[in-house]
Amino acid sequence: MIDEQHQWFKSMDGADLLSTTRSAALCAHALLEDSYLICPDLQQDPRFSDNPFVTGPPYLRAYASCLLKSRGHNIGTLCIADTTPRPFSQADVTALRDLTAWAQTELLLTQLSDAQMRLMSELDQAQRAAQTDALTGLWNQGAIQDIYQRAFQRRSRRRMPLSLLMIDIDHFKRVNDTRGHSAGDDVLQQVAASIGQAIRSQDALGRSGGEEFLVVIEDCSHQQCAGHGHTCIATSAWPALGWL
Ligand SMILES: Nc1nc2c(ncn2[C@@H]2O[C@H](COP(=O)(O)OP(=O)(O)OP(=O)(O)O)[C@@H](O)[C@H]2O)c(=O)[nH]1
Repeated sequence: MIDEQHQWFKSMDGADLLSTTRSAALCAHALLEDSYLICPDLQQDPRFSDNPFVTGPPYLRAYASCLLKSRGHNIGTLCIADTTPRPFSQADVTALRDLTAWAQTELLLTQLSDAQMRLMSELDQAQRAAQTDALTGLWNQGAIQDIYQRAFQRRSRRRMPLSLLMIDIDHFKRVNDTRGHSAGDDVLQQVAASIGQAIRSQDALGRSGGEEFLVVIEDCSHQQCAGHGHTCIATSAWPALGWL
């Protein structure tokens, strides 16, 4: 691969190099070609005869390379080099082109998979946003109903207890009317947080309406569930709402 100043060896066999300057890169010349570059004897070619890899170790003599493109740009080459001069047959060139096409496809697949990962993460975020209540961060009405329906189907199969807590803030409208809408929002957030603290981590809590909450509780006896309900109501944040 080649950038403005360097040539980077991403994969190599028979030599051990990490990078060179671009000015010393044989492949920099290949980038100026349309498709491939063949040089049976580097010493005889004025483009390469004073190249440090030709005049010094490893004293390269023969070179062939094919362009690697990405999104329409020449980004590097797949190349072979030899320390003895040698001709390249049409079969050699075809093999080099095939290998390059293969490498290019692999590059493309990597890019696709990056793009797919990005898309998946965007979808994930969009899906989460579509299932979440923006004010409280709880499951929204559609999501909590979906969770309940799935739990109900599981319960039918496994014959495990399933309970629902429906929690409604009485006279909530008064908060909005007397303290304003944003105070009402604060109350909803406090109540959501209080209920969240009172239930188990495996229970699902959603906002099923303006001032209504739904908790889906699986694998818990109805008596225990009633206990959870009382804890929700008695939980510490509620006294702060005593002025309701
Ligand atoms: N601040 C705020 N208010 C909301 C939101 N969503 C719904 N409301 C308000 O919640 C109030 C609900 O009113 P009601 O259904 O009469 O409920 P209530 O006053 O608690 O009456 P009861 O349930 O019968 O005790 C309405 O005034 C809605 O405008 C919200 O996201 N934020």
